[in-house]
Amino acid sequence: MTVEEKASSGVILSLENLVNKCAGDITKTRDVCDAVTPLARIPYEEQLTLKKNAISQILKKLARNTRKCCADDVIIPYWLSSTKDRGGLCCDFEGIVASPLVDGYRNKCEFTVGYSPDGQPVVGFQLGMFREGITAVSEPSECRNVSPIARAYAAAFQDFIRKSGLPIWNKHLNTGFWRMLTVREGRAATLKDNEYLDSTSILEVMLIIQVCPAGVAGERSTMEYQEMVRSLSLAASAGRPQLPLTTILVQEHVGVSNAAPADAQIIPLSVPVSDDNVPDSLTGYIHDHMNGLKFRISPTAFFQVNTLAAERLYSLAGDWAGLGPDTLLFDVCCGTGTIGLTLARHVGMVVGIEMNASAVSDAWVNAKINDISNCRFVCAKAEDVISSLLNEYLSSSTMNTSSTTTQNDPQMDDFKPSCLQFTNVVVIVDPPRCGLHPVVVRTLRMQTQLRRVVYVSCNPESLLANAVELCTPISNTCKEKQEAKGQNRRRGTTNLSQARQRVKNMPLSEPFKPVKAIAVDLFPHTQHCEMVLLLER
Ligand SMILES: C[S@@+](CC[C@H](N)C(=O)[O-])C[C@H]1O[C@@H](n2cnc3c(N)ncnc32)[C@H](O)[C@@H]1O
Repeated sequence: MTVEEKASSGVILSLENLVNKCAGDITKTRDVCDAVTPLARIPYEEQLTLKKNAISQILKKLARNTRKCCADDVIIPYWLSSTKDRGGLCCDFEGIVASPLVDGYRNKCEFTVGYSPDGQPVVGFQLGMFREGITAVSEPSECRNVSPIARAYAAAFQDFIRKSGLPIWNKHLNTGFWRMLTVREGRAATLKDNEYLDSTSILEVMLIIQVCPAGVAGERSTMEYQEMVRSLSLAASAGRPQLPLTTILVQEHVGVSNAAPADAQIIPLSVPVSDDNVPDSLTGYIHDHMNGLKFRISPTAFFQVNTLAAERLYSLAGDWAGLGPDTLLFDVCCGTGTIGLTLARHVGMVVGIEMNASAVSDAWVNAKINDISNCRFVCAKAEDVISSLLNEYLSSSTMNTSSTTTQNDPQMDDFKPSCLQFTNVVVIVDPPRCGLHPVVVRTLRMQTQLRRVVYVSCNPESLLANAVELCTPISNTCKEKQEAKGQNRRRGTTNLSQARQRVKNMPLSEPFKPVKAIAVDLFPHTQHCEMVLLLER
């Protein structure tokens, strides 16, 4: 049986499994290409087929698991009793959208500073997981998802750290100074489609250098930073064509893991401004363009790494959301406001919810620089505010600009929506890999005025778990038994077995039904892909 046959027959159920299997079949050796882009040796069309088959498996699993969660006396909804007509799928599956750029598509690369297998200081990617005992790092030269600009900066930074008097980070001893380099790229606004395919369309580059300042005197590190800026600027101007360089930031982080906390100190360094550079070096932002809008992005704010494929993803989500002037659109986990802002002109109002404070500030700025005035962004965990926000807007059929939350939000001063009646409320969710918090799932399900949810996911497994909770019909008698036993609501991470447990305690409520799904490949050569699922009731 080929890997494709196994995937479509259901032997391999997850993307991760699928890829591990593929990588194992293709090569027994593990180099940087296998570690970072494990599908790169497979032709792109075949990669798409593999991902498409894996997403089909998710849609079958959604039908099977929802069916298993149904109590004996529940009326099985038509979408669930008719899965045989769709080959076991829970809904129509529209296949996979290819990435417009297949190579060098990443606008953000995070390089680790470490030692190569032969002990040389190197800037690149770790060859495996630390928990597997692998700490060796290899240059990114063979990784097809890395852009030429990111590759050039990784090489320039490697040259610099090899000459620096300060040591590189040692993952075993947890000592050293230089830890990571992140390269973020921002595109110019495009006039023609084919301009995208040229790396000269990158106008801005932000470099974030993570260091561990423990035990290094401030004057010493300042001197090193000056030398580093000089070195990186020289590399930028020596590039053919010259490499853009707009912002250099240092992130100070003393923790063991490379993931710095949100409040880790970020120091902007002064970058020599050339004629081509946007003079934004000391403010520490970068700008990208998507669907005709300009986005300011803070160093720690999320932004989809494949800008061109993300444009397709957001357009699809918008098309499926059934938007109109009477729509109130909730953009849950909105980041810098990308989804809501790109759809704002099609709806009456957008409410974005996001927990990263820098991303929320970006979202407000992004509304302003794009002349969009019908958006509001709330900085909070979605699970803490979703219920009150939905109630705020759904309890009054007419928009009321003097509501409590609005008054408490200083950013709302400039925002004066007219008193529109929103007859159509739509939620688009785009959560992180762990999926939606159970409280968010339950709130969406219980808010019966909400008829449509568009679920955008970078992790089909967590989408599956959330969708089982949203779609399982609840039985009356079963409910009575559980209420007698008392509530047993679990919180925490989203996985399928926990989701199936939670379904048992879901209060009586109309379930959603899966209507259609599509995959969008934002991550060629890797095992990952985005998917969109439309849920209605
Ligand atoms: C996959 S990103 C999507 C961002 C945005 N929709 C976009 O496409 O650029 C997920 C976002 O959810 C945010 N996030 C994570 N957990 C959250 C939570 N519990 N409540 C609200 N936002 C959260 C992250 O900070 C991140 O910006």
